[in-house]
Amino acid sequence: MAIKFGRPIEMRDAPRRQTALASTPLDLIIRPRRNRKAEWTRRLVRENVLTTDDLIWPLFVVDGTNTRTPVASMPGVDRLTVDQAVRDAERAMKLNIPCIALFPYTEPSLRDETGSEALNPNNLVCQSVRAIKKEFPEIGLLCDVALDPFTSHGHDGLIEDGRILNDETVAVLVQQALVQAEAGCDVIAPSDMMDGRIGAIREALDDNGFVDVQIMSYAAKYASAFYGPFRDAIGSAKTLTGDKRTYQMDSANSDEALREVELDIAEGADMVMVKPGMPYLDIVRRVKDTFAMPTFVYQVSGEYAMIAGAANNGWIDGERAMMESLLGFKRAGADGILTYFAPKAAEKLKAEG
Ligand SMILES: NCc1[nH]cc(CCC(=O)O)c1CC(=O)O
Ligand SMILES: [Mg+2]
Repeated sequence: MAIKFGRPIEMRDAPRRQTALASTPLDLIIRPRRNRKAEWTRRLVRENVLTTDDLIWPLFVVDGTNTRTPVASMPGVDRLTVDQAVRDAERAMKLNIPCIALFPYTEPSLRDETGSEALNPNNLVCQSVRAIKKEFPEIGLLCDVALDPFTSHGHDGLIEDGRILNDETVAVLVQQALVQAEAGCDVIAPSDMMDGRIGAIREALDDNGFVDVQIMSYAAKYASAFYGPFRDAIGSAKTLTGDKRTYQMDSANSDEALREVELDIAEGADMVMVKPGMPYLDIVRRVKDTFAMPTFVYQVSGEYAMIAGAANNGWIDGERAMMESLLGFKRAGADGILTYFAPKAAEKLKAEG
C-alpha cells in the first residue's frame, strides 16, 4: 500500500465521519510518528541492525554417511552425517556465516558413566572439525565442552552418589578441550557450568601450544525447560536422570549472572554467552553494559521450536517472527547469536541486499 504523509493514498478519498473532520487538531509540537511515516525515514532512524556477521549456526552430527535425519521437535533441523555437515559448512561459507557450532549425537553403545567418548580424538565432533577444516579452513568452528552428549546419565559432569562432582569434572573437561583443539577447533565453548573450568582450560590450552584458541564461555547458563528439543537432537532426553539445577543457574537470578560472568572473564574467557535467549534479554543487557565484552546469546532449541512450530501451524508469520526475535537480541546488546535460524536468516538478509 502506498503511503504518503502518513496516510495510505487509498484512504485519501474515503468517506470520513463528520465528527472526525470537525474535531480540533491536537496542539502537539512533538509527534513521534513523523519519523515513521515512510520506509525511507524508518530506515534512516533505525538504531539496530542484524547482519550475517552476527550469526553462529549450530549443527548436529551423527554417525553414518550421506544421511540427514530430521529432528522431530525442531522442524527444519536435521542430524547430519559428517559428509553432510561439510555440505552445510559450504552453505554457511556461501552465505557468509562466520562460524559453525558442532554438537554430536553419540550412539547409546558409546555412552558410559564417565563420558569417555568425549576424549576420543576420533569422535564425531573431532571428525567433523577435521573434515570441515580440510575443505573450508576459513570458517570458524566452535566446539561445546561438556559431557552430556557422551554420558549414559545425560549429565554434563561426573556423578558420585547422585552428586555432580565439580573439580573431578573440570579435569576431564580440560582433556576434552585439548582433544578438540588438537582436531583444529577455533573456539572452545564450555557449556557445563562447573566452577573454575575456564581458568583450567585456558591454562591447559596455553601449556599445550594453543594460545590462539579462543574460549567462549557459557557464563550465564540457566536451568531451562527450553533445552528440551536439543536433548532430543543429541539423544539425551530419555536418559537424563533428574535435572541440572545444581550446576545451571536458577532462572529467578540476575545479579548472580554478573558474578558468573565476572569470574569467567577473570579466568580468561575471550567471549561470554547468556543462555537461553528470549526469556533472558535483561541478562544480556546487564552483562553487555557491565563488562563491555563480546557478548553472545543462544536462541536455544525450545525457542526455535516455538517459532517454527507456530509458523508451521499458520499461527504466526514465521519469517517475520524469526527476524524480530533475532533483532531483539541485537537491541538487548548481543554482539552475536547462536541460532538454528542462521541459514534462513542469512538467506533473507542476502535477498534483501
Ligand atoms: N551442556 C550441553 C548443552 N549445550 C547446549 C545446550 C542447549 C542448546 C539448545 O537447547 O539449543 C545444552 C543442553 C543442556 O545443558 O542440557
Ligand atoms: Mg561459572
